[in-house]
Amino acid sequence: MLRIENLHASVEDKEILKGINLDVKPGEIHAIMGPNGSGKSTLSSVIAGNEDFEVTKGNIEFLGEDIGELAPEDRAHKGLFLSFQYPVEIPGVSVTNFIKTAINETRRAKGLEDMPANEMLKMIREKSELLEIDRKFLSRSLNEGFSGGEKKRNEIFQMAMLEPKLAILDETDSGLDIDALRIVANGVNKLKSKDNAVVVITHYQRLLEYIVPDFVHVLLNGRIVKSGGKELAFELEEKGYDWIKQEVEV
Ligand SMILES: Nc1ncnc2c1ncn2[C@@H]1O[C@H](COP(=O)(O)OP(=O)(O)OP(=O)(O)O)[C@@H](O)[C@H]1O
Repeated sequence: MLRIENLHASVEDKEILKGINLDVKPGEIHAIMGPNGSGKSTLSSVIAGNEDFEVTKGNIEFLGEDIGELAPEDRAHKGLFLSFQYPVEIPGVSVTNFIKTAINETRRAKGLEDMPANEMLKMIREKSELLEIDRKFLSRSLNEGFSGGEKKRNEIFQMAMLEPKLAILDETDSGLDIDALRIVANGVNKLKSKDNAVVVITHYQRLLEYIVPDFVHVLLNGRIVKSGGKELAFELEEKGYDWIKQEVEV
């Protein structure tokens, strides 16, 4: 589904990603962990197509297609979802109206007609019930005055409605409290299927107690230096990153 090969990326002529390889298949959950400044958020920005970063080498394939030259919205239309994609505050535009627009834009990009209003309402009802989202929340202005937990709820609701093939959740510096952790984890677990995949970028081993990854990757200085199963996350929690740094240096 997602294949990243020898990806190098720079910002302001400083190389941050130095040869990333990653292969994500349908039905899998991958976690990416690593110390501060190792390049985790840069990796998610580059996959999303953020133009602040320059890809200098390597490629990103999504659903068999090289997406390296595609604009962020075109990547989204193909079924890629990034958790920080829409963090903007839009006074006067409700959570519901925003999501309706996003869904219909994706449909138009595929040559489909807008989703009929009754179908949209049914979907909103189903997904908000599944995620235990209060209806009042859906009529609030997008992100305006949202607490951290509400922003998370909104993100997960967007993810549920857009039904992406691949969701990349960057939770590195979102200051998740225990409730927000649960919101993210429950959302992911309820929406998971054999046809979609999730990449969670996190510092929190705790999150991975709720979202059980199939693979854990350690990003260090712009490279994935170690991959393993879920037990690797426990090992990192216990021992930190120094032992991996030593292994890499040897
Ligand atoms: N827009 C930018 N301009 C300059 N340097 C940047 C920019 N974005 C990221 N960097 C640098 O790239 C390196 C990697 O940053 P990145 O945010 O990807 O790390 P991270 O692993 O997500 O860190 P954290 O765990 O602290 O969130 C850091 O040294 C950072 O200062």
